Amino acid sequence: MEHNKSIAALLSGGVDSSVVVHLLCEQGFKPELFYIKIGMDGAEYMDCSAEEDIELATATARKYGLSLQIVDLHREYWENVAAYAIDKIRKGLTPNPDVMCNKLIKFGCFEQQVGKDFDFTATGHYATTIQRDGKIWLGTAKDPVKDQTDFLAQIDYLQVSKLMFPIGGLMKQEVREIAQKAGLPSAKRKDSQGICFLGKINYNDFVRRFMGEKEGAIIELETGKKLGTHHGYWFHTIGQRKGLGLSGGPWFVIKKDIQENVIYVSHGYGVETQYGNEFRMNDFHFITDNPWNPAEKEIEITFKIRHTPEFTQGKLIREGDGLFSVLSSEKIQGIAPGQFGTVYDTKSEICIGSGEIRY
Ligand SMILES: Nc1ncnc2c1ncn2[C@@H]1O[C@H](COP(=O)(O)OP(=O)(O)OP(=O)(O)O)[C@@H](O)[C@H]1O
Repeated sequence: MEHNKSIAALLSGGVDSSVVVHLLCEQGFKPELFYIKIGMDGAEYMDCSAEEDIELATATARKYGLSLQIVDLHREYWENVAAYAIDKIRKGLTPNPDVMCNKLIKFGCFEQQVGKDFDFTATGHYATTIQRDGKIWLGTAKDPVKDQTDFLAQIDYLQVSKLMFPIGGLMKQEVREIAQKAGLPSAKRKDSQGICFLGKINYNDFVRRFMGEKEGAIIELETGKKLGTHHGYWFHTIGQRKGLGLSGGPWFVIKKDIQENVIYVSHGYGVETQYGNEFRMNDFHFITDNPWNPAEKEIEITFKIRHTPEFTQGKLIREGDGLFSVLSSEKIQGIAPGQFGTVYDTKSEICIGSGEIRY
């Protein structure tokens, strides 16, 4: 790539994005650095790590003689990501704020306000971009444990085609070694939870603030027996095992009745009801393109239903306009409506897109 290309690098104060800066400088680029600020209103939600993040980001910028700007996207975050999360929780769904934060903030508002003036935006996400058939596709990372393509699977073609992921081809351990050798200020830092605030604060406190508490019954699905009480369906998610306060477990949340505020659970061992092998998705989103012949109704794929290193094999089935379902080759546990089904090619090299799992 020519070195006169302008690059905006998103710097968080963590080790990954500072290695991005190091690698770009080594390759002869002179990126402009941006820290995105998403502080919360009110003391109890203040982001205490933001100050430390900004300090480390500033030290990294200074080390490479680059400029660092702080972009305040606090209001945008609340109006988009937090509002989305609360809306889903109220409906009994399990939101994925990381997915929305990438789509709407890092590659949404930031792009509209700042990124638009640059040829590329570079981040420390564990993902790659792949050129195939004259198009750019979102590719999985070398490090399967760190792969973040599931969080990126709602971005669109314009976004993916101007992204650079300089560490996507490295293992986390290699990234740490580079940081240490280069003496980066963030080298010894633990993995951060990232920009997404809802990952940093106590999630239950956040939910309580907007939804309050309301006592309801926990009922055993098979027997209809009341096993205990909970403080509101909004604190629980399908597939959840911890935090139910029941003895004689493991117990899993199988179903929620949001009208009656009832949580249905099942005992862990050998219970068929907690597994499923099919789910449907709303508005399936193709990042780059639909790579399959539209006449084909069933396509072999791999997929994820949550942020895990493993991919599961299955079939993507087209049911109608934008409506797709996934048939899994094996039973999967905890299919939570509101989370995203992320679809990959059979080799799990290209992330094709994703759709919100529906009831
Ligand atoms: N507050 C922020 N301001 C600017 N960019 C950010 C911010 N938070 C995250 N990013 C960008 O998004 C990338 C992925 O963020 P993520 O939340 O996954 O953190 P991470 O993998 O721990 O990375 P890092 O070690 O750089 O913090 C970061 O590497 C960085 O490029």
